[in-house]
This record gives sequence, structure tokens and C-alpha cells, in this order.
Amino acid sequence: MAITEQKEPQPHQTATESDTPEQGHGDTLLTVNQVERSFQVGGNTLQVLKGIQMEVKQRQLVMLKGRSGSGKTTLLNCLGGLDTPSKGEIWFNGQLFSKLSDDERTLVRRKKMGFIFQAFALMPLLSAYENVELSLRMAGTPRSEWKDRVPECLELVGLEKRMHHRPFELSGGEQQRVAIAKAIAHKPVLLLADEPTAELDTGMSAQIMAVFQNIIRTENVSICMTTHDPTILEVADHVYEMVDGKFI
Ligand SMILES: Nc1ncnc2c1ncn2[C@@H]1O[C@H](COP(=O)(O)OP(=O)(O)OP(=O)(O)O)[C@@H](O)[C@H]1O
Repeated sequence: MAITEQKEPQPHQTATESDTPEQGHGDTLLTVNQVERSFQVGGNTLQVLKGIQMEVKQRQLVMLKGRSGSGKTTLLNCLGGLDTPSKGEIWFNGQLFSKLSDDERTLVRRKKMGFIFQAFALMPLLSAYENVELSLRMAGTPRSEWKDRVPECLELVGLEKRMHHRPFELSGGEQQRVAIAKAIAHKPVLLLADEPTAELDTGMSAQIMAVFQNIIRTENVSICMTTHDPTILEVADHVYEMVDGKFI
């Protein structure tokens, strides 16, 4: 199936060496337009997202904050194409993402997005190096690129000295940094992270945020993450606060 990029001229944007041709449609990577999501629960309609409007620009760190149950994960699932809105539109990388078929969305997700979860989602018997390598294999990155890209990603997250350790030999913060290396290995343009610091203490959370800031600079990626943690909000470029399925 053909996935066409719809590019609009953006005269105000200054091209940089880091712009890939596919990113050359202005500096907005993701636009969410009046998105609603409801679920059928026991014969009733539960409306979880109630008209969400947001955008993520290239190289931005955007945070979604809100109480448990406010709808953050539901929104993140829609942004990542794991779920689709009941109403409204999601534009990603110049495409009307929310209207693609399941197969098309999966392709876009595999190629252009990376995911980070609260519980680090590493293969326990594989070393940090092998975990990152596995993610390149799954993404279909040519084998010839693995030898350079795996150490490069582990260096980016500050784990060059621990490449051959397995998850149980690493701290929680280090495991999450391996998970970040895995998520960026195939060079996505958007990282989606659901409570990436929830399991970590303040010091480790600060390290994760420093890693995020580093990879935004060096990998030209945008990050959209959910959090409960007020101490990390200050490093965000933009914070959306969700209350009962709406931004306030
Ligand atoms: N598939 C589903 N079917 C029915 N209800 C759902 C479904 N997914 C989410 N919900 C409901 O939507 C509401 C919002 O859930 P969501 O997980 O998006 O909140 P959250 O802000 O991410 O919470 P937390 O911070 O605890 O993860 C909850 O009441 C939840 O029970």
C-alpha cells in the first residue's frame, strides 16, 4: 500500500542540515484536532477524551499531566496509532494518521515512532547491547547498520560502559536508559513515553530527563510523555494539563 507524504510549503521555516526530506513540511510534527474517544461499557457510553486540541513541534518535549483516570494513556494510545479516535483528527508527519488503515498505521508506527513505558520492557536474558540490536532487527534496519548504531545509541544514553550487562545487573534508571536506546535505535521522529519516570527516584528521573534533552538535540526527535511528577515538568517545552478528558 502506498503511504504518501503530504507536504505543504512552509516559507517561514529555515531548513537545517538535520531536516530530512520527510520532515520538510514545517515544524509541526503532530496535530490533534478535536479528538474524542468513547468506549461502550455495560451498555453505556463512557466518554474518555472530550475534544482534545494539541500540537507537538519538531524537537519539542511535550508533557501531558493529569490525575489517574483523566485520559492521558487513552490519548497517548491514539497518538501512537494503537487506538483510534471516535471523532476528530490526528495529523502526524504530514499525513492524516487517524484515517489510515490499521496496516498503514502499523507501518508508520514502526518506522517513525518509538515507545517507552513505565516498566522498562527489556528482554531479561539479553544484554543491553542485544536488547538494542533486537529492536533494530524488529524495525527491519539492515544488519550492516547494527554494528555502528547499537553502540551509538547506548553512548547517547550514557551506557557505553555497561553495554554487555543484562537488565538484572543494571539499576532501574539504567534499565530505563536501555529502553530509551531501544526506542530511538531505528531513528524515529516521535517518541511516546507513558510515565517513563514513575518507577524511579528523583535523581534517576532527572537523569532520564537529561537523556531526553540530549536525544532531542542529537537525534532531532520530538517527545510526548505523560507524567504525574511535578518536579520534572519544568524541563518541558509545553505542558498540557488534562482534567476529565479535556485540557484546562
Ligand atoms: N478500553 C477501555 N474500555 C473502557 N474504559 C476505558 C478503556 N480504556 C480506558 N478506559 C477508561 O478511561 C478512563 C481514562 O483512562 P486512562 O488510562 O486513559 O487514564 P490515565 O490518565 O492514563 O490514568 P493513569 O495515570 O492511572 O494511567 C478510565 O476511567 C478508564 O477506566
